[in-house]
Amino acid sequence: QFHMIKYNDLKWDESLGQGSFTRIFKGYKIDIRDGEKHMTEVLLKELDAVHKNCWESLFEAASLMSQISHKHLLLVYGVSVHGVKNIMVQEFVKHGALDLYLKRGRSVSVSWKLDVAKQLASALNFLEEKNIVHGNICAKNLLLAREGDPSQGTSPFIKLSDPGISVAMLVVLDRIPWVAPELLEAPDDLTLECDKWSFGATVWEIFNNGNSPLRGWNLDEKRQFYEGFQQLPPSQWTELADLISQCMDYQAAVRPSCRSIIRQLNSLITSDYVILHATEPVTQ
Ligand SMILES: N#Cc1ccc(Nc2nc(N)cc(-n3cnc(CCO)c3)n2)cc1
Repeated sequence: QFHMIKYNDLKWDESLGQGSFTRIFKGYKIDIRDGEKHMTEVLLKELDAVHKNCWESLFEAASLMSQISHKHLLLVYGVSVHGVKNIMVQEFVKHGALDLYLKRGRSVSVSWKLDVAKQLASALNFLEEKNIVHGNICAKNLLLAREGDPSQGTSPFIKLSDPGISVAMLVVLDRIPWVAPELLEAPDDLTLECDKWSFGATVWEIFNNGNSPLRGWNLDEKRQFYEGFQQLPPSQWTELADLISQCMDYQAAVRPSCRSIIRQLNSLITSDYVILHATEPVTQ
């Protein structure tokens, strides 16, 4: 169910860093269309041969997403296998990962942040309707296709990246507080409710300039965070803090539906808090 791309039709450009099991590069893929040669900008995600075994889970996670298309889901062109190298070929998203973008100190408005949160909620709603669990919602997996410019009245545009390695493969503790607490005991019981929990943690990141929640906490302190049923530091904006804590409810069944999340985001967008805090970043 993946389009196989010939290795010789790919050209590597600059390295863009590396994830946990992967190295990412800017690149180009060559297509011949109606007799003409076209070079498409792509993101080449190389899985290092050492982790060959988790290629399957990376593969199945991404192929799940490539079977459906949605404006806020990243497009995967296909895969290329060359010797021991496995390469996933994705659309190149102009501004890269959202967490890095926010950390670079771009001062974005509250309505910019709400707009991004709403786009993520609509992507999750689409996946929920198809009963597809993403499993790795976080700001690092949100890619910024368009920055948006308030003076021009254009808004940001995000794409949700593939889940990457399945949660079961990841050291679940590393994923605290994005991973739902119920997954600590049973990493395979990934449900739609788990994505709601992660959505809450991701909205927290978006409103905290891309900073990772519980940054610097060690694995033991992170485990205590769940064992003590703790919550992330609440935003001073009570209605936002309420939405985040509803999503990050330790009882999976009471987490809000995507429709409820979207409804609550809509009321936040129209609240006068947005106007009062047009540019200053919301601190927690
Ligand atoms: N400077 C810069 C810059 C860097 C990257 C992009 N573009 C892009 N396109 C994608 N399809 C995926 C990613 N990507 C980024 N980090 C990860 C791993 C964590 O998710 C994936 N980046 C654009 C500009």
